[in-house]
Amino acid sequence: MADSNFIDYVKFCSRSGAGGAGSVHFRREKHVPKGGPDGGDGGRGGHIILRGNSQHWTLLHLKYKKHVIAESGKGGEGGRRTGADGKDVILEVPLGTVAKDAETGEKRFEITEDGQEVILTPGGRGGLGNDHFKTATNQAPHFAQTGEAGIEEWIVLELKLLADVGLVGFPNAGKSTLLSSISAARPEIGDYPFTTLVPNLGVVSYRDDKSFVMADIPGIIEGAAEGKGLGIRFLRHIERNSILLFMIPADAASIQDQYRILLGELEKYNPELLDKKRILAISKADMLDGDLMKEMELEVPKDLPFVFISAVSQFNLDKLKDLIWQAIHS
Ligand SMILES: Nc1nc2c(ncn2[C@@H]2O[C@H](COP(=O)(O)OP(=O)(O)OP(=O)(O)O)[C@@H](O)[C@H]2O)c(=O)[nH]1
Ligand SMILES: [Mg+2]
Repeated sequence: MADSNFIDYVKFCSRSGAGGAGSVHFRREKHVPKGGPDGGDGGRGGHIILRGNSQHWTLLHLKYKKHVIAESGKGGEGGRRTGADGKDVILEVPLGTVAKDAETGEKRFEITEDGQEVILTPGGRGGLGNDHFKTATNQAPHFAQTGEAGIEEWIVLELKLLADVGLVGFPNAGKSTLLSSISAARPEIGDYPFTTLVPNLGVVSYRDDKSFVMADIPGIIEGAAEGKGLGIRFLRHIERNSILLFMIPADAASIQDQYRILLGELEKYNPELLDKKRILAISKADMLDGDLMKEMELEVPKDLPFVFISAVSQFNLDKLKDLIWQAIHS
């Protein structure tokens, strides 16, 4: 499968470095038989950090990383020398990556910008050296702090696609065919339901060097919200899309019914999805003649802009792009 490299979920154990121990050390100089304490502080343990990288589109590069471990800080030394910090581990992730606590499922943060860095698992603080524990009499304390322990935790990263327009339709509606005909994406196409098992993204060029990103997701059927078919877990990928392109094939038994079912499943998943702008494309229009098209037009829901298209004969694809562009930018 061309798109089997699409990884939108990874789970790993993230372990930050422990802080280095503070040093217990006493100044030794000629003629100063009993120097004061001069033990330096321990270094900070390495953080595990996520950094947004707009050149990454998947989490594939993290798929086999089961343990991510940062170095511990070095111990402090005499002469008030602070130990070196443990090296941070920086994981580059695509924009739209959500970090969650794997045990509770609780969301920590989301990476949305190129170069954005967020500490996922902070390294332990370094311990203070005995230099900090001097007494007035300069009596040497034989005491320094140990470094703070590192943290070990299980983390889930999930990727939400950042597309301008998300395709919503029953299996076999022609979603992948459309994406492949107007972008360089090459999703698998088949005359059977659920050909698409993972989302695909494509960049669609529009007039004068403009472009927008379209997401093709697996088909949705009635009962998807209850787990039928591939379920609705892929709908999380369109939560961030700015508009939704509904696709219903011209040979659907009832356009109204399919539209209603799709809306219903979206609403059950997340009612806010219904606040997004919608466009309707009646696909496979190459199967219709002019008269049939006129007849069908009466059947089309009236609460959204619609267009007949055919990815196979390239019919009305420019008109569709115009509608999409207008919806994205108004
Ligand atoms: N006649 C005609 N057939 C089309 C057109 N677009 C797609 N098809 C056919 O419809 C079938 C399904 O196409 P896909 O693009 O795989 O449909 P999909 O919506 O991505 O399906 P799932 O991935 O299963 O959800 C294939 O046999 C396509 O060749 C079209 O414009 N005209
Ligand atoms: Mg498909």
